[in-house]
Amino acid sequence: MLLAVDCGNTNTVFSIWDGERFIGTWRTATEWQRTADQYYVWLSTLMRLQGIEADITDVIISSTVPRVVFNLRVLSDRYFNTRPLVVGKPDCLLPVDVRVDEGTAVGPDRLVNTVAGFDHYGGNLIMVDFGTATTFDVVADDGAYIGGVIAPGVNLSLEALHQAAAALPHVDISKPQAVIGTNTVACMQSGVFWGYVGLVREICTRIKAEHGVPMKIISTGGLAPLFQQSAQLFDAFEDDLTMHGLQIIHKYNKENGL
Ligand SMILES: Nc1ncnc2c1ncn2[C@@H]1O[C@H](COP(=O)(O)OP(=O)(O)OP(=O)(O)O)[C@@H](O)[C@H]1O
Ligand SMILES: CC(C)(CO)[C@@H](O)C(=O)NCCC(=O)O
Ligand SMILES: [K+]
Repeated sequence: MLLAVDCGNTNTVFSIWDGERFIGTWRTATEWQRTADQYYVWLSTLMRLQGIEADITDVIISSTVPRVVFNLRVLSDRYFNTRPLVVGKPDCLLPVDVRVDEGTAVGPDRLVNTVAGFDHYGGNLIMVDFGTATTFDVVADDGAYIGGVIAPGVNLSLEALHQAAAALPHVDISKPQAVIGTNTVACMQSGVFWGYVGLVREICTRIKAEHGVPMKIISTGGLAPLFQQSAQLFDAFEDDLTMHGLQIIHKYNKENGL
């Protein structure tokens, strides 16, 4: 069985693929100090609690945080006796092209989104991922990653207001009742929520104009549904896109790798 690990700047998700479907998914905060032993105790406890018996033979990792990869590699070597595939490393093949400026290290999460999106929907896509940052990944007709946009994440934007302004509290995102806020929290939520609706719409409109052919907009990440409720921003929402992409990349390497 395959253990797929998606490590973002905020959260790390572990998921087990049994060859046909994902049989368990667990989320933890990303902390580079966590050791292989700590990962294993955590993972094996959760698996046991859910009665999941998995013989993990393969591991694939996508990490936007370079320093966590070391301990995840140790986890893979020590406990599963296998060398992990790490997306973005030269020995991990991708089923799609990456056409960007030379020397650009594209975030592995964006490459994985591209692969998953192309597999689900074919080419000419805008993949919008609401994570720590909000990223827009442009997928060409042939499935290639050809660039995109990086914007500050929703929670990051709210947190930045709180950090920088003494009188602004910590606030969670939600859809405000009105645009005109009549208290501080409502004003902040309105700024970020409606500002974000505008950001997504404007960026997608401009990408479509620049790309010049009809495109589908696919969203992923926990906050996508919140935005979709208020404005038809996306053609579709996929909540397990990264795991799907990791599984496809793993399969591709099994079939085409050394
Ligand atoms: N209504 C909501 N308000 C605040 N947060 C939410 C809401 N709905 C979902 N979330 C959060 O959205 C996040 C979605 O996870 P996702 O994996 O897309 O990004 P992340 O883990 O925050 O970022 P990264 O992948 O960069 O680490 C989760 O942390 C989840 O708690
Ligand atoms: C933009 C983030 C932080 C989004 O997770 C990640 O994809 C990343 O660190 N990217 C590296 C730079 C790039 O993608 O061009
Ligand atoms: K993510």
